[in-house]
Amino acid sequence: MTRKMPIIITGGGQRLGLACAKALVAQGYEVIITYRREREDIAILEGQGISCIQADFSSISGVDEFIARIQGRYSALGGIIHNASEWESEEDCLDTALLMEKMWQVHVFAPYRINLAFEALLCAGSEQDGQADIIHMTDYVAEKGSDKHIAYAASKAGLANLTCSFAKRFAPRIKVNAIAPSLLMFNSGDDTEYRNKALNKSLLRKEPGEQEGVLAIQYILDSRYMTGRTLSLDGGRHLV
Ligand SMILES: NC(=O)C1=CN([C@@H]2O[C@H](COP(=O)(O)OP(=O)(O)OC[C@H]3O[C@@H](n4cnc5c(N)ncnc54)[C@H](OP(=O)(O)O)[C@@H]3O)[C@@H](O)[C@H]2O)C=CC1
Ligand SMILES: Nc1nc2c(c(=O)[nH]1)N=C([C@H](O)[C@@H](O)CO)CN2
Repeated sequence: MTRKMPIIITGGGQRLGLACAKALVAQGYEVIITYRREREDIAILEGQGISCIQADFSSISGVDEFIARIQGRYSALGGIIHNASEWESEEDCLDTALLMEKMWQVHVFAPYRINLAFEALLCAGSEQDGQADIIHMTDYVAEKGSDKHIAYAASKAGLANLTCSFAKRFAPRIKVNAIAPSLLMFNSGDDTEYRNKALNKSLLRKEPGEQEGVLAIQYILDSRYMTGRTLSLDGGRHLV
């Protein structure tokens, strides 16, 4: 059953968020994306029927401005996918206090503040569609830690914990789940040595690409009975 209520994807200007937006629009969903940096593709996406909202979640006011814009424009939502993220390490960091604050702000405070603010909109959407969804994009390292992305991993662990709390708070009208990839797609700056090292961390030794994440999101949206859970997309890394 195609859901009629709009789905928000944060950080939808590129990579997984953009692939997910295009896949859902192709299936007839109404899709809203947030983007932070201006880009030429935004006009093209608007022409494809994707509503694009500029939002920077790096400050409390930025999050609250986004919330007010959605609340002023929509009376119901079918879901929100918290995909916006910065992957920064301690290696090239001059101020670890700022790094931890930045990671916590985008991966924990923004989803927390937005979920609380959108409860009524999501419940209204659930009335129309029979259910509503919150999906948190976490990370394999939320459970295992990371020696090079300590603040990032800790913040993703915070986001993973929000999955449990909001699943309990919003049931039964809103499902709340997470997706924890280990590797979906490399970045253009990743050299061969880094890529080979990363590929060898999993049993399947492949870079699955963003469609692996799109599949997981589709499963959760179609599920009628999953909440408070995490889909792990890690190629068997946990067994290496
Ligand atoms: N790629 C991978 O292999 C893996 C990804 N993940 C997780 O999956 C999700 C998707 O990954 P990927 O597609 O690589 O993500 P990206 O690194 O491409 O980031 C997605 C978007 O987040 C936006 N963003 C970053 N900071 C902010 C902010 N302060 N306010 C608003 N928007 C912000 C960026 O917007 P803009 O470009 O407009 O500035 C960017 O387009 C992420 O949550 C990631 O942590 C987890 C494990 C592996
Ligand atoms: N916001 C992002 N988070 C993560 C990214 C990314 O590109 N953006 N990439 C990874 C890596 O794939 C890592 O898992 C292995 O190289 C992790 N998180």
